[in-house]
Amino acid sequence: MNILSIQSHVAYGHVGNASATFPMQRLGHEVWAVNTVQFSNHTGYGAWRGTVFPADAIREIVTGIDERGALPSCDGVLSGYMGDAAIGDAILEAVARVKTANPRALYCCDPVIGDVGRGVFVRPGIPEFMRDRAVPAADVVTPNQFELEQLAGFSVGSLGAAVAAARMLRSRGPETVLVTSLQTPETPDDAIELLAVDGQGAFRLRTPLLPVSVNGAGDAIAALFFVHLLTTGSAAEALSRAGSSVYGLLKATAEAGSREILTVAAQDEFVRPSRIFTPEPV
Ligand SMILES: Nc1ncnc2c1ncn2[C@@H]1O[C@H](COP(=O)(O)OP(=O)(O)O)[C@@H](O)[C@H]1O
Ligand SMILES: Cc1ncc(COP(=O)(O)O)c(C=O)c1O
Ligand SMILES: [Mg+2]
Repeated sequence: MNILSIQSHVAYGHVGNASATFPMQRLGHEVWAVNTVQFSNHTGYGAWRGTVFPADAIREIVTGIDERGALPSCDGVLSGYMGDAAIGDAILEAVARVKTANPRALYCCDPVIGDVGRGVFVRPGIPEFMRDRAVPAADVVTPNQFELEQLAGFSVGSLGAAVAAARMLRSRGPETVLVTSLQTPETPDDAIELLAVDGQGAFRLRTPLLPVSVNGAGDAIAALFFVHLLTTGSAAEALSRAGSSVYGLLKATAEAGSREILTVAAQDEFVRPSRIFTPEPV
């Protein structure tokens, strides 16, 4: 597979493309990484340095790839942290160019807006852009529970409500919805869940809750889920593989007591997860 991945880059640590690129490469895929920002580190530290690129900088890189004649061989576009709402237009233009060149290519949008702990952590305009423009253009969306609520417009206090919210997003365009970090009153205290919903049905994958609070796991799981979906065609299989890999990655991270995910040290988890979790239909 050839994946055009348009998201943030950090020099230190692993979020955005610095989380997503290597796992896809480790699975044997080519990644055309286009960076929306270059920061020293992720924003979860509260302080960072660097640059949000202008939307035209992203257009330039995509135009250059197009000029190499590569877009017909692009299998999928993955987008994540944008930095600025104007970058959204450049991302959707890139999706349109890829789909013109290869009508079979899919667009996976990780609608990075915020999370339960930090609330909204992106610039004004981005949540609205994700809801009104990116979700309708996407084939796959990968919100966490907080983002699912923002996009659907109602709170998700049960598994049933999460399935309903995912189905509402599907009705706006995307065939497949992956909900990450789902915790409802039905979730055991020592567990965390993923939920995949497509035209076939809904699947839940439950794993132990690890004593970590990290950034970048969402970016890794979106990338892994997307490439496994592209290669297997099965949301349930992609859920099992991506969820098992990220569990192994975070277990190693917890054991090391690291604040950054161990993307490099735990790389075998992307290929052969130590423990395989199986989704159940819900
Ligand atoms: N503390 C944790 N214990 C176990 N798994 C976790 C934990 N935090 C995250 N994960 C896994 O990583 C996935 C992505 O989570 P998360 O980092 O919360 O996404 P995002 O950063 O986009 O909010 C979760 O769905 C879950 O499978
Ligand atoms: C620069 C940057 N990119 C991406 C993300 C998203 O990371 P996550 O995978 O935790 O949603 C963050 C979160 O803090 C970030 O600061
Ligand atoms: Mg995320």
